[in-house]
Amino acid sequence: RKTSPSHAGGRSLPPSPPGFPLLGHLPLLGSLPHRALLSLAASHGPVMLLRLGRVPAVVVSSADAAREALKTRDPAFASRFRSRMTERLFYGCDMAFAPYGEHWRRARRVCVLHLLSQRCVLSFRRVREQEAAALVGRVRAAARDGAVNLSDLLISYASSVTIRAAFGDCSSYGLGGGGKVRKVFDDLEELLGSGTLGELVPWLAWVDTLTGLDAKATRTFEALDGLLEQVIADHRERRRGGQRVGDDGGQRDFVDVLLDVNEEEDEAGGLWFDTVTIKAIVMNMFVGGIDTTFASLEWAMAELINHPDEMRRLQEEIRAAVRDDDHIIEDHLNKLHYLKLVIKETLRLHPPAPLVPRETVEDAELLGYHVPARTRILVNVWAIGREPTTWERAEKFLPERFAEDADMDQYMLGQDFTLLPFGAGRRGCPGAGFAMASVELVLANLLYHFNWSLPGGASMVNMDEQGGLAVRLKKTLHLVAMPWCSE
Ligand code: HEM
Repeated sequence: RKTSPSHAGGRSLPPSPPGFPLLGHLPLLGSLPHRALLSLAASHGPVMLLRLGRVPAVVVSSADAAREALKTRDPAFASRFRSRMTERLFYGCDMAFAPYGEHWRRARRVCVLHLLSQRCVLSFRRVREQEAAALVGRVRAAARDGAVNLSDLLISYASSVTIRAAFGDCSSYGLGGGGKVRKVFDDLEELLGSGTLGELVPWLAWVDTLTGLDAKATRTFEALDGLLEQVIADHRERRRGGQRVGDDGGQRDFVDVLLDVNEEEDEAGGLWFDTVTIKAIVMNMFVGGIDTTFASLEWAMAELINHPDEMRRLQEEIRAAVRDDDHIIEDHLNKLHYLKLVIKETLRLHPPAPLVPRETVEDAELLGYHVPARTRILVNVWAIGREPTTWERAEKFLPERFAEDADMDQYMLGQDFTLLPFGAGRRGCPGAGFAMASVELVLANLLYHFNWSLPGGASMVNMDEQGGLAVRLKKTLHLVAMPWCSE
């Protein structure tokens, strides 16, 4: 099928595949849009224009186009579209889905400086070490009864680290055991991953009511809002009593830091960082941090099972570095170079957020095409990580390919446009350091303490994907864990 030429005021819009009446290109996307969009890009080029119902969207599918959008013309591509769902779930005043402007700038500054800076990430080191040790204990216990449901244990680890970083001691909120709260988080991820059809195709809005999406959104919002209100009220109560978390050398959590910032800003005049904004930002941390971290861990373990030589090499590296210690702590991680290669290769092949969402702030140009203001942008980082012109044997899991990289962490900072799991530019992920600290520590622990295999003599994990806010393995990862001891 041929690309249709299109023009806007004499300037060329990007090429566009033929679509359907009213629905536009929506029916072409399927349940894994990053894959469908790669196929479309193969015929229509690295910058193409789609219509999602009534909404125009430009898809960016090459490193060159991504560099131009996220670096050269970053300010013009730095907004996001707030869907009705994000508006509803995040009080219309969060940071991650905020349009480019003053509110986003202030909230981002607080996140980058006070919540997710290198120093802050380091301050949560004990939380990560305790949760990693607890995970090892849970695997050991579960392994006595046969194959371990590793997916469940990993999601529980990722949630616990993020919730403890956000709330501090959360034993009184019943968050430890998963159960009800886990269900609320699952619903939240599902709601954000699904999007509302009515927004793209207004005459189909009734479908959202019929499928129960609207009711689920209300239920989920009320449950999370109630929890956040309670946590903030308890923090305020403690502060009124003259007791601040951290006064005794203990951990200062996100809510405390945000309340501090709130008070500081107040004294300088002008209340802009109110309770609702605090709730919205904490929600962003949960949504941005939990499933992405979990998905990275799950993909890494699945790839290692499918690549036993790489698994063995990594275990040898870890066991040689740790030697006589019982537990791996963060000091050990600096010695684990191959671990970093494995994680980087995992994120190249399986970026948890395969389509980075942006919106143009103003009229812009991209590879010579005109992109009008307020056009949705989807950067297909999954496709960019597999570009055959950049990556030799692009489909293969080869951690070695990064062995000679001079600056291993460039991709975490969004400075390598061939590898963009964390996006790039002014909207790039501020949580990359937080996430990688959690991922490295847990992988090192799991591979140090256990030898892993598939149950029933199977040799390969099925790598089918499950779409959603973060793309994860479709099938739950059940593995046999054989405890390893150094003697
Ligand atoms: C492996 C784990 C993670 C991956 C792959 C990931 C990926 C991403 C990506 C692709 C973006 C969009 C970047 C862009 O527009 O250029 C993003 C934004 C964001 N991420 Fe992450 N992320 C991860 C972990 C985290 C963690 C742990 C947190 C916080 C605790 C976090 C918080 C955020 C926030 C707040 C934004 C919005 C930034 C803005 O709009 O200014 N992320 N992330």
